[in-house]
Amino acid sequence: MATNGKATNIVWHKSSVGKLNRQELLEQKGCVLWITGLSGSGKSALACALCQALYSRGKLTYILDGDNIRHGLNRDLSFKAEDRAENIRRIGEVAKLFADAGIICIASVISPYRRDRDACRELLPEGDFIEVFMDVPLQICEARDPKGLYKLARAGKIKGFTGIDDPYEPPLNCELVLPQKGNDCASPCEMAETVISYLEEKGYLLA
Ligand SMILES: Nc1ncnc2c1ncn2[C@@H]1O[C@H](COP(=O)(O)OS(=O)(=O)O)[C@@H](OP(=O)(O)O)[C@H]1O
Ligand SMILES: Nc1ncnc2c1ncn2[C@@H]1O[C@H](COP(=O)(O)OP(=O)(O)O)[C@@H](O)[C@H]1O
Repeated sequence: MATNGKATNIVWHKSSVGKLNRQELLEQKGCVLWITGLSGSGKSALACALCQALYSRGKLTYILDGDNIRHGLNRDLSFKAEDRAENIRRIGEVAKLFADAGIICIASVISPYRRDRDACRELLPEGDFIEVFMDVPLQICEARDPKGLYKLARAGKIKGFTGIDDPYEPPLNCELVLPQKGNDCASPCEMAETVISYLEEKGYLLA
């Protein structure tokens, strides 16, 4: 297998147990649910509701939450553009591994740049990267402000805050936009059911 990295003389090792075997065992298909949107748009709430609802149906998920990953794997990264890109690249690669394990991997990250999200999509087989856009206006996110970060950003105490003085590029062609039209007040649990219907329709929940 080719590599774009710096290491040379490396050879891909295959195991006798493959993705199909793992999927059969788990009665589900591995995939990545990529939840993108502004801070405060409800990414984490949806991720948790999804995890809970799928767990109740006997389905295995794992959440990669931007805030949490920045406490460990990505603790060396800031919020400047190239570090956000590296943050998303690493999370995309980890998500790919989880999907290969047969797990429904839920990434909830701002992922503000279209190019970085598209690069993550390219890592996965067709259909297995399911982009979910939390289409919540900045005014609503700012009014929620559960961590008080918008207030700090407006006061100039946080520089380069997404939506205030750093860009967010909404998806152009994503699989799901939430909340759905005409259902602006949908709860995270209701939105989770919309996502689960999509997974069922596309054959990701095998039994
Ligand atoms: N400058 C700046 N811009 C945006 N967000 C900031 C910033 N500084 C700290 N935070 C907090 O970090 C959380 C976002 O981390 P992510 O890894 O998802 O961001 S990114 O995808 O790399 O843009 C984000 O969490 P969520 O509110 O859950 O989205 C914020 O709490
Ligand atoms: N569908 C929703 N309707 C109303 N409030 C919500 C909804 N989803 C999340 N919230 C609230 O909005 C705030 C931000 O949600 P959170 O999931 O932390 O967003 P994010 O992960 O995108 O920053 C929280 O206080 C949460 O309780």
